[in-house]
Amino acid sequence: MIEFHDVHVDAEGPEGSVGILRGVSLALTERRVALIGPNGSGKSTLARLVNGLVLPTRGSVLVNGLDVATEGRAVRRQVGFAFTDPSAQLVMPTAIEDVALSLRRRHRDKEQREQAAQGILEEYRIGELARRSVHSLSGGQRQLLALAGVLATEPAILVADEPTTLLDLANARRIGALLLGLSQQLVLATHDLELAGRCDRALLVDGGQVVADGVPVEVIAHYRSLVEQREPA
Ligand SMILES: Nc1ncnc2c1ncn2[C@@H]1O[C@H](COP(=O)(O)OP(=O)(O)OP(=O)(O)O)[C@@H](O)[C@H]1O
Repeated sequence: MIEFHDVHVDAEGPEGSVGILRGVSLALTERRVALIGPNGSGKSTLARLVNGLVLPTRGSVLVNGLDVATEGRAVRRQVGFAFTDPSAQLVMPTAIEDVALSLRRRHRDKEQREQAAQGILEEYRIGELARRSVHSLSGGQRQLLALAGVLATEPAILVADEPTTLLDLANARRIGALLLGLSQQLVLATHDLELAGRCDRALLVDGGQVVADGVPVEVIAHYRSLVEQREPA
């Protein structure tokens, strides 16, 4: 379970401190939770709080009872994070080495580790890319590889920040289906309302607050009406 207790995140702006998140309280137990809302509303910040990439200025975030501020390492062992741009997390020269790196805790032996990494690449249907340089991969292939690397660590929770934004339609569908089919809990910040619509719960973030929360179809309708009010067609 992910709990937010009256979470505030402030940042220093040119005119002093500004509230990026302003009093968010949540208990997330659903398997697939979507975060939607306008640019700059606070979705990424909310997502990043779940594994301690951002810490609350006030309030607390607990992941399965662990406080992200004081037990960050233990939290990060449970929470995998997938970035919009997979280049941020691909650090090894070849695809197989990258996944093998994620397996270093589980397999001490190099050969075993590479064998397991190959198995994982096959599972994601990118086995043939094993020896390719990560720089030579397409955006979709890189995104799949980055996800394979994160999921190889078997996190209890996956947080994904706009993981389909850079992808073409076929790859966006493929990654979307993969994410929605995961057995672990998924927190997904996305502008893809079709994907959000297939989650179990959606949160609409606006101006640093959660302004709607519930069944995705209703929360998406709320988002549309909010945009309509601000920018009538
Ligand atoms: N470290 C920081 N310092 C100052 N301002 C920040 C910092 N991080 C985020 N912000 C600001 O906080 C607000 C929320 O940012 P955030 O990235 O969480 O929004 P978002 O909803 O994910 O946006 P998008 O849909 O554009 O990705 C934005 O106005 C952003 O500029």
